[in-house]
Amino acid sequence: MPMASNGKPTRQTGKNHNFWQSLGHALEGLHVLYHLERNFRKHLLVGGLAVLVGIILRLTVNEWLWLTLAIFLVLTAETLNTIVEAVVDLIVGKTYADLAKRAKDVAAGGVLLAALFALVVGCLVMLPALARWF
Ligand SMILES: Nc1ncnc2c1ncn2[C@@H]1O[C@H](COP(=O)(O)OP(=O)(O)OP(=O)(O)O)[C@@H](O)[C@H]1O
Repeated sequence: MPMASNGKPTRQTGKNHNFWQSLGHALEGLHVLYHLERNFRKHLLVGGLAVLVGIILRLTVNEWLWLTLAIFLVLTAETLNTIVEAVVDLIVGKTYADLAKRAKDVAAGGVLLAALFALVVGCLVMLPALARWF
């Protein structure tokens, strides 16, 4: 359960009062994403590996821009997918619903599109960078 700064549990449903409270809830969201979403962790790992390879291959600023765009696009798509899953589950629970299936499948399709974009960017950036080594 989320805790207030005084250590007591909070069940806030109203607006945040200041920037730090908003930031705290945003970080809580990232914490949830990391700990509950296996796919988010996988994409974070692949993104981290791509950054490591990018450092080794000494990518140019332009190449870094494309690579970081691709990485953040996948992580953002995964975030939206998680939101859709949570909202759908909140509405229908374990009940089967065609619209619930459509919403979840479309959200997953969005992640797939972002991952394909990342794959294309990865190839277009890494292959020439690798070729520069030889
Ligand atoms: N309430 C429901 N009604 C109909 N179909 C559903 C429902 N819940 C899930 N599904 C189907 O099961 C699939 C998996 O749903 P689930 O919520 O378990 O996602 P997930 O396994 O967490 O997905 P991801 O791999 O993106 O993390 C959905 O893509 C959808 O096709």
